[in-house]
Amino acid sequence: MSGGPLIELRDVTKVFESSGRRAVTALDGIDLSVEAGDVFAIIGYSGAGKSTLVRLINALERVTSGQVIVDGTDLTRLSERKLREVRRGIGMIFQQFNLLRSRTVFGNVAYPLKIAGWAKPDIEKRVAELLNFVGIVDKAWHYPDQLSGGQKQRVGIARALATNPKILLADESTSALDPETTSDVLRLLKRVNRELGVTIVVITHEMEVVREIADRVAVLDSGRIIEQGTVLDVFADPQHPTTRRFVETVLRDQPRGTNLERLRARHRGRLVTARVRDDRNIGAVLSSAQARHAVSFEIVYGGIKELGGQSFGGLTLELIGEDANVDALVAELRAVTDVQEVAS
Ligand SMILES: Nc1ncnc2c1ncn2[C@@H]1O[C@H](COP(=O)(O)OP(=O)(O)OP(=O)(O)O)[C@@H](O)[C@H]1O
Repeated sequence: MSGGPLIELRDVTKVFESSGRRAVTALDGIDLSVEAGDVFAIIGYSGAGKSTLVRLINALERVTSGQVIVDGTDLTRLSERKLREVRRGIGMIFQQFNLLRSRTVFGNVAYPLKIAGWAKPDIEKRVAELLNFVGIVDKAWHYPDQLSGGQKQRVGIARALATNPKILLADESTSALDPETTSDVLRLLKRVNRELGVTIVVITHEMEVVREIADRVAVLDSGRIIEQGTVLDVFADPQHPTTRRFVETVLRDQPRGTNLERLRARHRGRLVTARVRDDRNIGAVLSSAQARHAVSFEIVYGGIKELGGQSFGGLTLELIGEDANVDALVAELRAVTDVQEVAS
C-alpha cells in the first residue's frame, strides 16, 4: 500500500451513451483526493453527477476515461472478480436505508457476515458489538417496519460496518430524516470516523450536512468540480456562485426578497454586507468609522454560525455619511474582508 490518498480520482470522465439518444457527460475531468481518516463531502444539486461519482468509487460503474485508485489499487484495470473484493472493503449507506424487510435488525446486520462466510458464534458476537455501537441493542429482534427512520439508518450503518471496511460511502444518508434525527445520525457517523478510523465520503445536496460533519468538501456542478477545500475555507470564502448559494443556505446572512424590500424601505443609507470571520477584524475598522471618516453605521441584518471553533457569516450595515467618506470607509473594510454592495 502506498502512502498516498485512500481514494483518488484522476481526470475522470464518465459518458453515458445509449443508442438513439444523445450521450450524457455525467462527469467531466474530475480530480479528487480523499485522505485516510477524512470525512469528505461531495455536494451538488440534483443531476450534478454525485451518484455517478459514488458508483465509480465502489466500482459499480466503470470510467469512460481517467483513473480511480482506491487503497493503492487502480480500479480501472481490475477484472470483475477483483472488483468484488474491492467492494467488500467499502461500506455503503443509502437514503432509503435499503434494509431487508423480511429480516430482523439482527438478521440485517448479520447478512453481510453470512455472505462473507463467518462462523455463527463470531457473527453473534460481532452483531452484538455493532448494535451496541450504534445504540439499538434493544431493537435486535424488531423488523425494519417497526423502526423509525433514524433507527433504520442506525441499522444501515451497523450493516455497512459489519465486515470492517476502511471506507464508508454515505449517499444522501440523511435526506429522508428530519433535522434532529439528521443531527443524531451525523453524530454517529462522526464517531464511526473518529473511534473506528473509517474514512467517510458523504454525498449530499445539503450544506448543513457538510457543516455538521465534513472536514473537506468538493462542490460538483454539471459534472465538474467547481470548488474544493477544507470546509472552513469554503465557508469562509466561497468563490463560485453555486458554492455561495450553498453556503448561504446555512448562514442565511444575506437579505433577500421581502427582507431586502423591508430594509430598503427603512434604511436610506448605503447598504453593504461585510464577511465576518474571527481572523478579520472589522470591529476595529467600524469602531473608528465615526472618528476617522465621519460615517456612522447601523447593523441592519446578519447571520453568523460557528464552524470548527470559528465564527462565520455576514453582517449587513447601513453606512450614513457623505458619499466620499462612505467610499473611504468601504475601502478600509475591503482591506480586511470581503464587502458586497446590497443590490437595490
Ligand atoms: N445510467 C445512466 N444512463 C444515462 N444517463 C445517466 C445514467 N446515470 C446518470 N445519468 C445522467 O448523468 C447525470 C448525472 O446523474 P447523477 O445521478 O450522477 O446525478 P446526482 O447528482 O446524483 O443527482 P440526484 O441527486 O438527482 O441523484 C444526469 O444528467 C443523469 O441523467
